[in-house]
Amino acid sequence: SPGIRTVDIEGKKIKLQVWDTTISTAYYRGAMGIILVYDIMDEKSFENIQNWMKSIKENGSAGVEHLLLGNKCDMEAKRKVQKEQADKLPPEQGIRFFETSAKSSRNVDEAFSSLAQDILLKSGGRRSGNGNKPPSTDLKTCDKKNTSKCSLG
Ligand SMILES: Nc1nc2c(ncn2[C@@H]2O[C@H](COP(=O)(O)OP(=O)(O)OP(=O)(O)O)[C@@H](O)[C@H]2O)c(=O)[nH]1
Repeated sequence: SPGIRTVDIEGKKIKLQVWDTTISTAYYRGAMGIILVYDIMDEKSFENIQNWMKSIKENGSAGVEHLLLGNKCDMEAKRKVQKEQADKLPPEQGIRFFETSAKSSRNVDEAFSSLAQDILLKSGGRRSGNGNKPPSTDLKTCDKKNTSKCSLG
């Protein structure tokens, strides 16, 4: 949901201003990060993501960080979009992917932190290290191993 979100990165508090909007160039112009969200129970929402990615690319989003989220991962029993389908999307600018649940909060902090970190890195931020993104195998997603953490409350 929209509003201010604060994440802590290496001891620094980073404030994120978050808008929740149906995507349009007017809204994301000037943004430092774009979060694309689909619903793992809704194949159509996943198909739409591919159009959004294309549209964002065409509208010149060089320098903008992207994050792809498959939301509602607490609804494993009704899953229609497999995690592998998202993994197979064209690796545009190395877009990061998480499966999240706004309901259980699964991976929500992780997703925002990762986006904030990428923005910091790209903007020549103060983060120490070699400037490389960690390998995607570090990403936590709601696979079979941890569905217990995504169960309905
Ligand atoms: N089970 C489950 N339900 C969720 C989750 N996230 C959102 N919902 C539900 O999905 C519905 C839509 O949520 P919204 O946050 O309004 O989604 P939206 O895509 O912003 O919808 P619009 O405001 O119409 O654009 C609500 O009933 C939420 O409670 C989740 O992670 N798990």
